[in-house]
Amino acid sequence: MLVFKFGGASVKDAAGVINLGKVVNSYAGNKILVVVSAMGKTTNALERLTTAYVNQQDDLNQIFDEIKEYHYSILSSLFAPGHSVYDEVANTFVEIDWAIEDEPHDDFDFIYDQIVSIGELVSTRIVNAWFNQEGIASKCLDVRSYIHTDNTYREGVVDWDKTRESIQKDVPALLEKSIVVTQGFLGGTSENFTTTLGREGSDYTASIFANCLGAESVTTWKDVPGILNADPKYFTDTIKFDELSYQEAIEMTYYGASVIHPKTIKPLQNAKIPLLVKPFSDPSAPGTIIREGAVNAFTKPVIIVKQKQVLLSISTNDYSFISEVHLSEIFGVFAENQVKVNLMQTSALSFTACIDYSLDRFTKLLATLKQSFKVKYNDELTLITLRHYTDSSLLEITSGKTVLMKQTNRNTAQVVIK
Ligand SMILES: Nc1ncnc2c1ncn2[C@@H]1O[C@H](COP(=O)(O)OP(=O)(O)O)[C@@H](O)[C@H]1O
Ligand SMILES: N[C@@H](CC(=O)OP(=O)(O)O)C(=O)O
Repeated sequence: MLVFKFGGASVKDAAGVINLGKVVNSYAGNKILVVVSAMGKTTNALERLTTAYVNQQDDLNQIFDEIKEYHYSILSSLFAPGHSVYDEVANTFVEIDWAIEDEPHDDFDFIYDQIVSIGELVSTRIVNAWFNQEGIASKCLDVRSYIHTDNTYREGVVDWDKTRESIQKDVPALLEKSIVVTQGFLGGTSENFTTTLGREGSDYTASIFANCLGAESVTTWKDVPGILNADPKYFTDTIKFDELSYQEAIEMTYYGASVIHPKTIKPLQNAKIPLLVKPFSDPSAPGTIIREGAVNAFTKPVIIVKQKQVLLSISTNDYSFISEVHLSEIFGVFAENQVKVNLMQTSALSFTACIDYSLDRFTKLLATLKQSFKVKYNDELTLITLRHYTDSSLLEITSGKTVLMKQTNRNTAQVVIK
């Protein structure tokens, strides 16, 4: 059986949904599980909606109307008036109406997951209805009953035993009869609340299903020809990798190559399932295959750019050395606030860490750290990682930039620049 994952870019409009149907049809005769993300930039819009609700902003209804209009305009290009999918989508949006009717409470992450998840619940209903209209037999599965997580909202931790049991109990029989369509990015708690697996987590969903079902392969259908040595949004003159080892793919995603979610590779590597990254605009193109025994060929360094970085400089209030005890306290605060450290350095009097910026988490982090330490920070920075770098490539990437922090080892160079 095959697992396909279609991300937001592939279903950003009606043409995308039609194309998705054609891609799946071209694999007729295979058992296929299709994981779908929210359409286009819907998750970002739902994040704005969540913030507007929590802060009780005036533009709350306007943001919600725009999200609904965007989906209804896609629906009206695909389905005749009166098709049952209009009601299905409307009923799904009603869940947001219910959520925002009440006064917001304190648990931002919980509210976030209940609202933001609607993007995938809507997109899968639309894709499933499109398959059926096109004569492709399919069933839409509510992933929240299959991917079981703890209640770490916004970063649900998968309970693999429970998840495997649920998936193996039902999904193979369903795949005998039809295509199965399900939501990426979402999970469910034992109390039946919705969780999300972390931004861009739909790739991970595909790899969870593939691992549990012993899939032949996973294909993620993207708006790029495959995995390139750098993000084409920032660099011209990129090259595509025909194949990559699991190890290299894990390293690339760990450093922030956003083409694949970092948690995706491990479940596939563990079960030796290949991951194909292919362009949805040209399904017969080879793309990139990540597989056991792949030979990496780096004719150019791999460049990974992470924007919106903050450099935090933490020191004691009384000029004492930064000791292991201080570091342990600092890391405790990072862990509590789910802050990932991308790069760090210590000196006698200070500890410096480069972290991702997230408004709500950063405010809390800063407040907690300031209870025990002096904290200074620089924001709006960029972290660039070069894998398989050369001295000249490092010079070129930093030319004309202010380098605030730099670290190199045999394989990898990292610079924080302004
Ligand atoms: N090394 C890379 N190779 C290819 N694409 C990359 C790379 N690094 C970042 N990207 C970005 O990843 C995007 C595709 O991933 P993503 O946006 O997550 O797709 P989707 O959400 O549709 O699954 C591309 O549009 C590209 O800008
Ligand atoms: N919709 C979610 C999950 C996801 O994986 O999306 P995409 O496949 O479009 O990156 C997000 O934007 O975070």
